[in-house]
Amino acid sequence: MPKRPWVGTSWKMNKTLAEADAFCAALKASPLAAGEKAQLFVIPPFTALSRVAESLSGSGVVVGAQNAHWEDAGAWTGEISPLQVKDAGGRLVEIGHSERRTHFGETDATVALRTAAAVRNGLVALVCIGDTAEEFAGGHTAAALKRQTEAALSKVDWTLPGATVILAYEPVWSIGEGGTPAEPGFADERHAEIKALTESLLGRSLPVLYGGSVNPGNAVDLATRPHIDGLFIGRSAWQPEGYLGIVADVVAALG
Ligand SMILES: O=C(COP(=O)(O)O)[C@@H](O)CO
Repeated sequence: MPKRPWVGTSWKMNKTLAEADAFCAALKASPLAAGEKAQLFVIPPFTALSRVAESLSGSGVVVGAQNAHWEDAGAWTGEISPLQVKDAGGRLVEIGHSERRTHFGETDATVALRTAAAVRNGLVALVCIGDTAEEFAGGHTAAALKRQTEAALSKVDWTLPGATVILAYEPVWSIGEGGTPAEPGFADERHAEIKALTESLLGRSLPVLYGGSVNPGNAVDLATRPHIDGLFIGRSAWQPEGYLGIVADVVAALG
């Protein structure tokens, strides 16, 4: 049976409400949104979360938040809680993106707390892990990914019904302007290692998506690799045509 990949995008700090509306309108006009051959997901900025969730309600597209706190409520200025994400219509929380780790003090410890809280609230936890350029250059990629994966999963209550964690391998050196996308074979090997680690920790392997300069030129080669369970896309998917074009290519290649 052909795999049904998760293919999604985070808009990061982009899009007004009007731009969000236009993106959602284009998505809803595509048969790909129903998700028969791929699970689409969209992660808008907090300002557009409820608007996008309402617009895409019933479309088959999963809507998520770019972060969420480990408490359900409290004096945490500037944060939003997983309870509020769910209340706004979100079904997924992205956690631990390298931009959060680099610029906003996110640590393995806070990633663990946030992941557990997302699962506790019945949300899909999409946890980003990735080696820095220094770790890659020093041959420390495997150790870095092991450390991050073990930490992220360490506080999850796996007895909760439907507990769902998806990992996203995003080499820090591959993300954003100037990033070098990972060679698909290299990425697939890292995914195999990560999945084997989750199997040893949990008794089952978790899905692992690839992110980091995914584009129309590499998306199919990445998505058709045996250990790559989907794609997590930034710039190439910030316009609906680009996002839907990559989804169409991937589902066509997977059959
Ligand atoms: O950061 C990501 C990839 O961004 P690109 O612009 O595709 O390099 C990933 O988390 C999706 O936002």
